[in-house]
Amino acid sequence: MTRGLGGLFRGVQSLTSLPATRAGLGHPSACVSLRTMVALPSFLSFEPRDFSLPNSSWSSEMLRLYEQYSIQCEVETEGGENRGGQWQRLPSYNRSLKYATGGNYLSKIIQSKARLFTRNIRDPGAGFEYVVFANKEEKRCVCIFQAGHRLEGPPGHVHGGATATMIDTVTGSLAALLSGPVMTANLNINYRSAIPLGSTVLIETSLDSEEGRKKFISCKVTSTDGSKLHTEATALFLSINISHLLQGG
Ligand SMILES: CCCCC/C=C\C/C=C\C/C=C\C/C=C\CCCC(=O)SCCNC(=O)CCNC(=O)[C@H](O)C(C)(C)COP(=O)(O)OP(=O)(O)OC[C@H]1O[C@@H](n2cnc3c(N)ncnc32)[C@H](O)[C@@H]1OP(=O)(O)O
Repeated sequence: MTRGLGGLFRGVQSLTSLPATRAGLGHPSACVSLRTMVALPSFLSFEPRDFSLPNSSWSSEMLRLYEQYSIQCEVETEGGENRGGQWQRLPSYNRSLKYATGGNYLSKIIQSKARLFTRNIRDPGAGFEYVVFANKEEKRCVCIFQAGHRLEGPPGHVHGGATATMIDTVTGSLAALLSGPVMTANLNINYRSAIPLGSTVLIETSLDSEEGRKKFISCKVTSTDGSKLHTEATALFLSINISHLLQGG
C-alpha cells in the first residue's frame, strides 16, 4: 500500500468537490456547452465514461435544463483557478471509488465486477439518466432525472425504490460534497404523486442542519416546472472514516 488513507480521503473528496479536469477525470470541462460536448465513443477512449454528460436518449427538456445549469457553472481559468458561476456539475462514473483513488488500494471493498447501482445499465435511456449540479455556497444540489423504461413499478410509472435510490444519491452527493465520505443513516420518504416513466423531473435537495458528524438534508422531487410535487424526503447522513467500510460497514 503505497498511499495512505489520507490520500484516499483526498481522492474521494476531489471526486465530489472538483470539476472533472481538476480531478483528472472524464470530460475536460465540468460545464460544457452542448456544442462542445462531442466526445470520442467510449470504445476508442481510455478515459472512464462520465455518465452525467448528455447522450442521445436525453429528452429536449433534459437538455434544456442541462444547458440552463451548465451556463451557471464555474469555469477553470488557464491558471487553474475557478471563476464564475456558483454551480458545478458533478461528474459520475460507474466505479466511483476506483476512479477517485487509483483503485489499487481498496481491494477489500472494490470488487472487479462491482458497479455503482445507478450507473450499471449502459443502454442509453433505459435506466437512470441523470446529472447533478451542486451549489456548495448555498449547500444545495439540483438533479435533472429522466426515468427509463427499466425502472417501472406501477404500470407506466417509476418504481418507488428507484425514486428512493435517486433521492439517496442526490442527498448523499450533497452530504459527501460538504463533508467527504458519508453513509445514509436514515431516509424518510413520502410519495405524493407517481412519476410517469420516461418523464424528466427535478430533484432538489438542501442542507437543513448539521450537528457534529450528522448532516440533516431535505429533498423534493417535482415536475420540471415545479407545478407537481411527486415526492418529499428527509435524510440523515453520518460522516465516516473509510476504515468503517474496511471493517465491514
Ligand atoms: C459510501 C462511502 C464512500 C464515500 C462516499 C463518497 C463519495 C463517493 C463518490 C460518489 C458517489 C456519489 C453519490 C453517492 C451515491 C450514493 C449514496 C448512497 C449512500 C448509501 O446508500 S449508504 C448505504 C446505506 N447505509 C448503510 O448501510 C449504513 C449502515 N449503518 C452504519 O454503517 C452505521 O450505523 C452508521 C455509519 C450510519 C453510524 O454508525 P457509527 O458507529 O458511525 O455511529 P453511531 O451509531 O455511534 O451514531 C453516531 C450518532 O448518530 C446517531 N445515529 C446513528 N444512526 C442513526 C439513525 N439511523 N437515525 C438517527 N440517528 C442515528 C446516533 O444516535 C449518534 O448520535 P449521538 O452522537 O447524538 O448520540
